Amino acid sequence: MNTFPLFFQFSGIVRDVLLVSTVSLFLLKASQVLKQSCIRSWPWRWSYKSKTMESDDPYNAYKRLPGPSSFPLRIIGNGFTFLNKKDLLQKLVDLAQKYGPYYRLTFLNEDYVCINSPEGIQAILSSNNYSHLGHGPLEEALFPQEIETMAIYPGGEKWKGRRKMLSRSFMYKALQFHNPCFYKYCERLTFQLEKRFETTSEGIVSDLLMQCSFGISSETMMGVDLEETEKGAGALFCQNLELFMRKSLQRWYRPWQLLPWVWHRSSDYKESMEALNSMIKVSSKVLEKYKEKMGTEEMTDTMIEVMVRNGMDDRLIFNEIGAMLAIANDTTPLSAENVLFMISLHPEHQNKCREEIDAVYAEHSKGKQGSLGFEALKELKYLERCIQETLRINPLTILLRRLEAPLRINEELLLPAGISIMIPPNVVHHLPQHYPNPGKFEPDRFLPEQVRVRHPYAYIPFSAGPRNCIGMKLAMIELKVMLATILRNFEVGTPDTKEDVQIVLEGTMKPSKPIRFNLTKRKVF
Ligand code: HEM
Repeated sequence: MNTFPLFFQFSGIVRDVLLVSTVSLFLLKASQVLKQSCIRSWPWRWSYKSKTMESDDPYNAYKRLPGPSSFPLRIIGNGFTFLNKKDLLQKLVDLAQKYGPYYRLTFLNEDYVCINSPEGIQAILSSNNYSHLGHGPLEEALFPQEIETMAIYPGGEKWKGRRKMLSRSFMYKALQFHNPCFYKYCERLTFQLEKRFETTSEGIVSDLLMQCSFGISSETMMGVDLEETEKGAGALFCQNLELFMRKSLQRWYRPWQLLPWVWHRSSDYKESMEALNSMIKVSSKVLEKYKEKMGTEEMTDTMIEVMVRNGMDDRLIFNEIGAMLAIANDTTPLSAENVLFMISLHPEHQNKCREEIDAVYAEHSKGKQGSLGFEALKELKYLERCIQETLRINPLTILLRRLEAPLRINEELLLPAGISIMIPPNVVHHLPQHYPNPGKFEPDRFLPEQVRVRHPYAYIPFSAGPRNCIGMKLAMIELKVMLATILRNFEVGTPDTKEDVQIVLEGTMKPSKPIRFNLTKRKVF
């Protein structure tokens, strides 16, 4: 049979995708061959000063920065280094070992400087200059274009105004108002975990952590329990959000989907739009209810309330809430799972946490199941150190910035406008000069006397400076309440080893498959 005419029956999009894939595969192979022949093993090189400067060009030091050789086409550049999501983190560590605190990369037509020293990180993250606050083309392209939100504004007055407005909702006082809701969702979590581990001793918990965290975040932001608006609405919203984000972020590994005309014709786009519309429907109902209630109830600085009060229109309100929920959903439950894994691998730390939790409950809730106030939560110091140490070993994001104005890193190094900056926190979090024996889980690294002598920018799980994580307080409170509830009710173990759990970068750095746990119910004192 002659298959040639059949080829022309393919729709345009299938043909385009085939073409792009074939060319990509060919370029991938060619770059691997080139890379193998070009990159030699370099020793640690933490100084570029030794090279003599040839002219008084202010960007001389920048131009002399080392870096891996790249594919001649700038659109590809070093892109293939990052295409395999499975060993990406290790690659970043290896590159830092070879090229030192500052090195250069190119991909998607953009020049990057990767910064791995706390001093360099401080120079960029602490800058108040609006021209240093944007995230750059990669992050902007990956974030769904349908959603306009503060999190992707490139800095400037618009970002500052929105950030100032929304910060109110994340202050201690505003969060405190929602204290009962934290425990309501944690009670549901305990019940679900009891049910799941009633007949089996081994299972996953990531889905239940996500539901719990989603409940807390959505109620603290929208002021309503979605489950009470319509049965199943909360779980459906959470599912749709997860699908929408997964489809958007997968484009990192399918760069052709970053081309709008390819993306808008794909079935992934269609599915993500269906999920988005379903979420908009639910949040419109919530907004309607909220507007009815306004003026009749006490002001609580809930996010939705702050935005309505400031006259934002419904579309923008949905965008901000959707983006916040997406970020919260992709970070807090993941961190809770990571902490559980760490203290399962290190039962001595789990026991210390549990002793502390039992003591704090005994003092503040008279030994009953009840809830702890925010002040009592502050006494969970050992648990807090375990969370901090977990976030050191497993930070969740890579930080990106684009320079719209030059940035001075130190006396020698001036970075020009028009380049991007990449900061992989996992590298700085493992520098032995700041964290001796960096692979070891040692919560006492976060004792106040140890923190005091460390460079403040050697620990950046929530980023730092004017554009740090707005939800940091909420996340830490949520993590403490969720973990205290679990450890109070269950002994936690895991059949997985550190080697079994492969971390991949998919928006955030997450295990390639959910971690397995063994939960045994314990008698609550
Ligand atoms: C353990 C949990 C969390 C971690 C590790 C985390 C980490 C981060 C990091 C590293 C950034 C900075 C990104 C950058 O500079 O490019 C960030 C920004 C942000 N985070 Fe979080 N986050 C967490 C939880 C949350 C929660 C619960 C919320 C909201 C409820 C939230 C909302 C945001 C927003 C809106 C931004 C952007 C801020 C801006 O552009 O001004 N995060 N987060």
